[in-house]
Amino acid sequence: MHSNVDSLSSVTAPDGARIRFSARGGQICSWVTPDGIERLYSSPLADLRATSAIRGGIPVIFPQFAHEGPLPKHGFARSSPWRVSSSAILSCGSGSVELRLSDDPYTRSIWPHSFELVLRARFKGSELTTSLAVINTGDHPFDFTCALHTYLAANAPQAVIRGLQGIRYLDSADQRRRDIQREELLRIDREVDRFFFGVTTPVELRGDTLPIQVRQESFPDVVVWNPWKELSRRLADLPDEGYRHFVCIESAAVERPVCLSPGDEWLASQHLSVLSSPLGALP
Ligand SMILES: O=P(O)(O)OC[C@H]1O[C@@H](O)[C@H](O)[C@@H](O)[C@@H]1O
Repeated sequence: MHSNVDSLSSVTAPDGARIRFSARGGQICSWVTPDGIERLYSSPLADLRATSAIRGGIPVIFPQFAHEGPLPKHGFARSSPWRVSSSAILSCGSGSVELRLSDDPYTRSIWPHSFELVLRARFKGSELTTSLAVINTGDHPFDFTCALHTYLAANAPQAVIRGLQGIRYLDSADQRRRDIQREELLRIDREVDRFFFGVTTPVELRGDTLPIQVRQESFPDVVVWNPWKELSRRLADLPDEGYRHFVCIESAAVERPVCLSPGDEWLASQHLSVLSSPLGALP
């Protein structure tokens, strides 16, 4: 099922954990824990040789999230050619990879700013940390929104998300309705496209396999997305039943654009951990 990512570059840690990544998009496409289980979804219809975005893994969304501004949807970073600046095994036994993207005539034709993005992924055992640094290399300030658009492998119709109760959200699948998450568990039983604002505690994806905890630093928001049946059929790079196999939990900065002064750097990260046992019973 994940054979289309097998041709990508990979790093394997001494404990057997492995990631595969693509320089296009600066994208982690596969994360396998030492037990041999793939933790990220990657669409079997994703075209790894085209110049469009790769459906699956962890696309980098920059400098605009979705249609939250005048630029093309989700910006250009996810379809741009990044360069691999390092790929190594660290002395602590973690695997690591670092990719960079800088402005060029194409990015400046869409968004007239000078910048550098640095994506770093570090993994070992049942943990993967991905960080995104944005550096303003120009001489005037700029604003951006962004996300790590993580496709977590899951049996979506059985999945629930815990940790969002009481948090304000905008429902992008329901006329941008604003509300507060009232239920303890967000169920994935229809199209879900919610932007949760001001998330400061970990979120947990649970289902019929071990839970995955998503913890973030400096990303203020979390977006939960699953296209469900109809939208899946309309997405050419996703099988009709593709929606059944993932839930996106995206660490994001959406509600308030980040403003970065010349020479400044903004750094945020997402930590994924496969938990070895459920944290308490589901109601
Ligand atoms: O099909 P795309 O461009 O990869 O976008 C996928 C989804 O990405 C999510 O982050 C957005 O909230 C959704 O609105 C969007 O549909």
